[in-house]
Amino acid sequence: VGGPAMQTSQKDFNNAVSQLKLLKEDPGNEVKLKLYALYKQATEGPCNVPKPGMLDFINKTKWDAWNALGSLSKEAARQNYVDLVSKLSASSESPSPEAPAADRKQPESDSLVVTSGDGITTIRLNRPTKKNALTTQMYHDIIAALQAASKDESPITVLTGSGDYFCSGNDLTNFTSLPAGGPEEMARSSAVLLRDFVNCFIDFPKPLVAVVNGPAVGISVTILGLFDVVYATDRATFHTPFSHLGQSPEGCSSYTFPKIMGSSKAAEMLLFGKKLTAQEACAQGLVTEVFPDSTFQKEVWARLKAYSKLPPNAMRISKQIIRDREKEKLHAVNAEESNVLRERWLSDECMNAIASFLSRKSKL
Ligand SMILES: CCCCC/C=C/CC(=O)SCCNC(=O)CCNC(=O)[C@H](O)C(C)(C)COP(=O)(O)OP(=O)(O)OC[C@H]1O[C@@H](n2cnc3c(N)ncnc32)[C@H](O)[C@@H]1OP(=O)(O)O
Repeated sequence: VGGPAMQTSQKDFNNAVSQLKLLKEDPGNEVKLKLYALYKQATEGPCNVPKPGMLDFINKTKWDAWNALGSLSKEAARQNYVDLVSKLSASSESPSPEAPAADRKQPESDSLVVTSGDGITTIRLNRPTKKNALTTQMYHDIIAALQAASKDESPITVLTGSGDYFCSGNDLTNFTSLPAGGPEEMARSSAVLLRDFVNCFIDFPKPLVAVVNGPAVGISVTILGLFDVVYATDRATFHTPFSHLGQSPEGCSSYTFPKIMGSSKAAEMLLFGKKLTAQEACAQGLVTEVFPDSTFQKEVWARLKAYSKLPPNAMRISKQIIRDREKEKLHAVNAEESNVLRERWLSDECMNAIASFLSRKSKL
């Protein structure tokens, strides 16, 4: 009888453990000690290991905190742990008064161009000489653009690219300028940015359409599973070379891809990096419709203009009904994928792959 409830609680606990690693701010030693004690109590039960010696300061403090929980049950410790992490996450999510994210309405560089007209807000990746590879600034700008678009007048929002590529994925030079905290800090802050970026797609409240104007690589492919409609030119290809790069899936693709195309087709893409043509991606359900390149822009925009005249509230509400029951799951998947990638980015496999690309020894 208690089975399912206990299972849920264990799952919440596991999610909280993952979520904790992605906190934007250090919660401070006192809270960390509390979390440590609750974690030990939740996983091992009451403290019954010998007390560390007087001079072993750190371990003695940790032991004291754990021991202070006395005979608190594992379930109660798990619950307290989950509550504390969720409180910490909520306060670290709230925008800082100096720089509220929602106020960053205009992109800070020319690499992203946002326009509105004919009932459509278009977010255009605009770094064609680098195949629209996503810089750290572009992730921030896309987050801000999606937040602004979610509240603007346009019934439909589109993501597309300038030039011959849709997007070549994460700019691999993002990982080369190390912050003062070294590789660990770089991996931590990248995981937080990745999670925030993908969350914006999960939560986007209006019809979101990808106009895939050319080849797509990496994260620009995985997020397509979070779009409502994906139109592609027949020149487009879809490539997720995560294993080649020593990395692992993101953008919720570990969940959305098997759901969209079945687990073995998803595995071929996500584990082996099989590149799909536009027709293949359409046959597998990742792409809604493929258009000849010569008429792509004309046909797609004409169709979107017509759709944008439909009643906007009906479209929003229909999207809500279709998507809302999945949201919680998607957020949990996103947190887990970001966490796993944080570790991957510090691996030799990943560092070697990036070094190899940068020294131009490899190209996908
Ligand atoms: C907050 C962090 C979140 C991180 C989320 C993680 C995401 C994972 C991914 O997205 S994995 C995918 C990463 N992308 C790649 O590995 C692609 C690398 N690029 C290539 O293999 C090729 O450039 C190509 C196949 C996309 C295009 O080849 P082509 O021969 O047509 O063109 P060039 O190679 O000459 O490219 C033109 C210039 O653009 C630069 N460039 C292209 N893609 C990237 C990239 N992803 N990162 C950095 N730079 C890129 C390329 O170096 C050329 O620059 P140059 O003219 O100065 O030499």
